Amino acid sequence: MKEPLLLDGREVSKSIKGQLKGTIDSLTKEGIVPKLVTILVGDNPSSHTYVQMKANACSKIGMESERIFLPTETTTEELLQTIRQLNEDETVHGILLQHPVPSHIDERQAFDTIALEKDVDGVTSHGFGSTAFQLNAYPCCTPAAIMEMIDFYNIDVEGKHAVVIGRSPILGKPVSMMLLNRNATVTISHSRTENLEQMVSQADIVVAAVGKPKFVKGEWLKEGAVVLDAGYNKGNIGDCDYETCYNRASAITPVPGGVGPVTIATLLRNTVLAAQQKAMMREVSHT
Ligand SMILES: Nc1nc(=O)c2c([nH]1)NC[C@@H]1CN(c3ccc(C(=O)N[C@@H](CCC(=O)O)C(=O)O)cc3)C=[N+]21
Repeated sequence: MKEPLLLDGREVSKSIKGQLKGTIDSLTKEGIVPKLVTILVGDNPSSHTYVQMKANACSKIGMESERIFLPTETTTEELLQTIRQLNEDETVHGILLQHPVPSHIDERQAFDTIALEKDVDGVTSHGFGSTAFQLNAYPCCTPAAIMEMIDFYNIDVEGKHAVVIGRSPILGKPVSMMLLNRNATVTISHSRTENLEQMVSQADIVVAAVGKPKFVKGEWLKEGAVVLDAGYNKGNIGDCDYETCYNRASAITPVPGGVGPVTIATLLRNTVLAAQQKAMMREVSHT
């Protein structure tokens, strides 16, 4: 049995962050410190961990960040107010509304209230459309992370059959568009898909984005499939059953240490790009 290639997200993340340092330094010298604001509504403990990790990553690389915590009872209108204030705040370059929000809140409306130039998480409808049409937009962070993994390890996408499991607005749907834009043949499967196992067994590339721990079993996979696990379930457990998938895959992302760390790196990069864009606009207006 040939061992699969381990797609090491910490390595990829390090490489992305390394490329950002110079830009952050020169922006800081110009008096612009890239700043990310995260908004967390409610008290989901894993969401708390994620926004903490994002803040830590910012401070470690020399960026600023702020975390806003809103109570579970927050109304959609109150959340929109918070977002609008951040849109107006000149010191803020990126806004991330942590998904999911409590069910009484209109998440789509909240996402779409984020100013396009601050949508570093690629969650607005406009951001999605621009990604799909390959126009200028900050890509959604986890989908972008998956594509970074593919590129870093030179995984062949063109003409391959990619089966995406999951169709969420910030993961399954956008990553499907990105893979399509790279000339993969994409099947988007989800909770209502019939014969899912059979579908997965035809995949050259499997992207697991369902949010069900150890859902994808090694037996489902075609021998030599590439497995990209974007799951982040409680206890740091991915959507793939790692042990059995490991035995069938030609390449696989571990959880932890796979897509997760790269997601944070792509978020930092989008925020730095937003700050850089802002600096450029400032220069233009001064000339
Ligand atoms: N608007 C929005 N944007 C997001 O990008 C977003 C979100 N909402 N909601 C939640 C998910 C989850 N997510 C993760 C990011 C990093 C790790 C990560 O780095 N995990 C580490 C381990 C975590 C640990 O050490 O506890 C790893 O996989 O190695 C995981 C999950 C971003 N999300």
